[in-house]
Formats: sequence, structure tokens, C-alpha cells
Amino acid sequence: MAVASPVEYAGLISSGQNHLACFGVPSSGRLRCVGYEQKSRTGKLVVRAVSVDRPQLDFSNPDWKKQFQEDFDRRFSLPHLRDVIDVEPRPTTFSLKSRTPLENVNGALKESWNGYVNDDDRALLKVIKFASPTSAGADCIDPDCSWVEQWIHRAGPRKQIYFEPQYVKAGIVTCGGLCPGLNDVIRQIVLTLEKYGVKNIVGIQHGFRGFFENHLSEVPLSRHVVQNINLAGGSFLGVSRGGANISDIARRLDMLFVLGGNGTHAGANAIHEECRKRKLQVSIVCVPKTIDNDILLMDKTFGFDTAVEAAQRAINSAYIEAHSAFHGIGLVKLMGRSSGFITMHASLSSGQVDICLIPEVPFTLDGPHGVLQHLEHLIETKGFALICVAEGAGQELLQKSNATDASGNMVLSDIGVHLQQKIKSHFKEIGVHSDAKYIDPTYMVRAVRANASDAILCTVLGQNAVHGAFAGFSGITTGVCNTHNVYLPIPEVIRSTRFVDPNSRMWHRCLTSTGQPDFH
Ligand SMILES: Nc1ncnc2c1ncn2[C@@H]1O[C@H](COP(=O)(O)OP(=O)(O)O)[C@@H](O)[C@H]1O
Ligand SMILES: O=P(O)(O)OC[C@H]1O[C@](O)(COP(=O)(O)O)[C@@H](O)[C@@H]1O
Ligand SMILES: [Mg+2]
Repeated sequence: MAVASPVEYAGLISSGQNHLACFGVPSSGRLRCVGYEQKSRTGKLVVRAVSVDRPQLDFSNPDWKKQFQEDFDRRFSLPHLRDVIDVEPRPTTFSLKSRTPLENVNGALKESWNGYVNDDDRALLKVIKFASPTSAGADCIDPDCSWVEQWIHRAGPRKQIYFEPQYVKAGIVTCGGLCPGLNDVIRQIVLTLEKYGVKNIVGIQHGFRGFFENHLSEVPLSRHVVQNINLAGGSFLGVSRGGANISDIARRLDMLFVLGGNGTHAGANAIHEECRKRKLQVSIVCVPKTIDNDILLMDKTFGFDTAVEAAQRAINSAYIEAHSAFHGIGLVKLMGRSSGFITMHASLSSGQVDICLIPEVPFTLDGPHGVLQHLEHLIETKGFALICVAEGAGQELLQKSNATDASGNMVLSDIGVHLQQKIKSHFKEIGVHSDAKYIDPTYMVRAVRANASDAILCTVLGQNAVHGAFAGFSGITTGVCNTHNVYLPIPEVIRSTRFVDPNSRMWHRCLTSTGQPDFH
């Protein structure tokens, strides 16, 4: 078998009229799709994501699995303070029970249970064995889809810690945009730090800016201060974009908890690298915050569930409006800069959506297979229609502004306004009455407080972030993977944005539910 080339073609995935070419990252021998090309009927290729170049694997070598696993273990090993400085562990101050249960083993009293996580505990990153690369959502390493165990590190409190709590100064910073649950995470970090015995806890105001702008002073935090902050949405500390200048952040704190998305993780990793370079005993731990749910490897990020739930009100209102109007067309735009998770899940959840449009799946508006033609059909047969569109969808149909926000993120053109205009002019042109109503609930969706399941997720993540720092790890992030709580090295989760896989069962379920055709 041939050695994988830098970007290996993994196969053509056809669904109806869609032709999705899936490319892999052969480096790690991975044939998992990180990039898609989609071919429209007109033959136009739209590249949805980029591939990443990594070292190659020779699948004809009988040892390739071993090589893969060694490479995997190296990539997913957690950076530790011990790697660069001499630091001795000490018994933890985090007690799970006031008395440790003891049992009599051959006359000697031994701990029967301690409740701590062992550094060698692992969770499986992948839990499905795909029989073939053409299986739905297949995520294969080699062309035969061989089963290879990929173990990642379990999160939680360790028996040994690498900081003396009474001398620790810990900081918390929230960056990027808002997301439901930020306050729950801040609160849990503070409560857990106090449980270890940390007295000096501060909040950094308005993201990374708080480190540099003199008027943004540190906010002292304690159980008393954070007790009720989870009852409101937003961030108690404030958020911001831009303003990252990491070089001097390092020496001010012993532990820094960074809540943010891909951009923030990149910033946090840069701070961690700087600390390593200067051999500082500083632990940088992230908690992924992205309402778009676009961080790799995690089941879902906090706030996502709440956002999907909050979007239901907008979708339901659009449905009522559309259903009540004569030839009503409801149009709801939801967040999702480049990933359509909220739109897909909100559409699935509501069950009322006829057309779901996401950035990962290109569509045409005009022509016999376009969205407008399908709308005509829906008006004719149902009398009304409901569209749910992600903000990043169909950007190729719009005039680009080339503007960026303070963090360098592209400012998107409004697909909702464009769709509404196109719908209005189309129905006018064909002489059919229509009544298109556009709802943009963006900030109403993300400013709400976390729902019950997100509140629990935030609690777990906040606590595990603190356990990770005390365990001496730095440059890590924490998340839920196949329902297990894990620590991951930051670079592995920001290798690329996480996209909806158009070959996944979830997207296919969405198509089944809406009944929409391919818009090509
Ligand atoms: N590549 C990067 N390296 C360092 N810092 C970054 C990088 N990208 C973004 N940041 C900083 O991270 C913070 C949040 O980034 P942003 O993209 O706005 O939100 P998010 O973290 O949610 O993706 C900003 O202060 C920004 O300056
Ligand atoms: O108007 P703002 O504050 O820049 O936020 C808008 C953006 O925030 C998001 O909700 C999520 O972005 P982050 O992951 O950076 O928090 C995007 O969907 C949206 O494009
Ligand atoms: Mg971002």
C-alpha cells in the first residue's frame, strides 16, 4: 500500500445530488475529514475547510499502529510544570471526605477508597469501530478503518498537588463573546480554589484587555462575591475581543483560568509557552467557551444546550407568524460563524423547520434546485414555510465587506436580510403573494443564563479546571469526551474549527426531519 501523500483523498461521499470530497490528515494516518469540497451542479467547487499537513504514515509497515499510537500519546500528553522546572509534589489539600475510609488488609489498615483520579487513568477518544470508510460519519485512520485505541487523559482531582494553596494567587479571565454559563464556571472555579485553601483569587475584567488597561483593575473574588452570579447571564467579569499582548501576563499570577473560544485558547497557549520559556511555576488552564460549539474533540461545550433551547422561542414565533399569515414565510437567523451546530440542533429540536441552511453545506437560491423553488413548492402545498439559517451560511452569495472585528474575525454579511429580500422579490416576480418575516435573535440567545444541564456541565468544567492546575498541568483545556471528563493539550483542540460533518448521521437526521432537498 502506498505511503499517504500530504493531503490524501479519502473518497467521494455522495448524498443525492451533493458530491462531497473528503480529505484527510495523513500525518497521523488520519483519513478523518477535516475539509470538504462540494461540487455544485454547475461544477463549481466550494472548499469548506482546509486540511492540515502532518508527518506521514506508511500503512504497509506492520508497525504503523504502534507508530500511530506513539505519535498520538505524544500529541495528547499533558504539559506539566515538572517538564521545565524542579517542583516537588505534596499531598493534596482537597479533601473529598472528612475521614478517609480504611480497611483491614492482612492486619494492616489501608485506604479502601480515596476518590482521586490517577494520572494514568484514561478515557477513549473514539468509541465506534467503523466497518468501512463509507459508513456514516466514518472517522478512519487507515483505508481499512482498523480499530486503534486512542486514549486521552482523565480529568479530576489528584492525590498530589504542585502548589501550596496559601501562597497561590489565581486569576480568572473571560474572553471573546458571551455564552450562557460563564458565571457558573467562574463561580465553580472560585469555590473549588477556596476548597483547596486558596485565599488570593482575582477576576481580570473584560478579557485580555484587563491585563493592560490601567482603569480595569483586578476584582477580588471569594465564595461570598460569586455566590449568586450564576443567577444571571453574561459574564460577571465582562468580556472583550482584541487586546491580546501576552508577553507580560505570565509573571503576575500562579494560576490563570482562561474561559474562551479558539482565539482565546491560542492566546492562553501563547501565555503558557512564555511561562515555559521563562521557567515560571505558572499554570494556565482553559475552559472552552463557544456558543457555536466549534471546538474539536468535545461532545459539546457549555452554553450550547441553552442556546439551542433559547432559539426555540424565536423559531416558534417565526412559525406562528408564518402559519398565521397568508403565504407566510418565517426566517430565523442563528449564530454560527463557520459551524452550523446551533442551527442544525435548533431545527431538529423544533421540528417546525422546513429549510435548514448551514455554512458547511453550500446552497443555491435561484434555479430549478434552489431554495426559492422549494419555497414556492412549500407555499403551494403547505401554505407557509419556515427557514432556519446560520449566520455564516451562504456567505459566498453575498458581497464581502472584508472588515474584521478587534480579534481579527471576519465581519459577516447578513444572510438573513439577503434571504428576505430575495424571497420578497422572487414571489413578486412570479406574481404570488408572500409575507416574509425575518427574526434575528442572536443576542437574546446568548445573553440568557445557563439551563439546568449546562449549569451542571459548567460545574464539572470549572471544578476540573482547578484540579488540573493543582495537579501541575499547564497549557491544557478541559472538556467532555464520550461523556467522560478529560484534559487535552490546547493545540489539539484548536488544530482547526469543528464543523458539522455533512456525512454525519446528525445532518442526515436533520435533512430527514425538514424534508428539504439538496439545493444545487
Ligand atoms: N491567534 C491568537 N493568538 C493569541 N491571541 C488571540 C488569537 N486569536 C484571538 N486571540 C485573542 O483571544 C481573545 C478572544 O478571541 P476571539 O476570537 O474574539 O474569541 P474566541 O476566543 O471566542 O474565539 C481576544 O482577546 C483576541 O485578541
Ligand atoms: O457581536 P459579537 O460580540 O462580535 O459576537 C458575534 C459572534 O459571537 C458568536 O456568537 C460566537 O463567537 P465566539 O466563539 O468568539 O464567542 C458568533 O456566532 C458570532 O459571530
Ligand atoms: Mg473565535
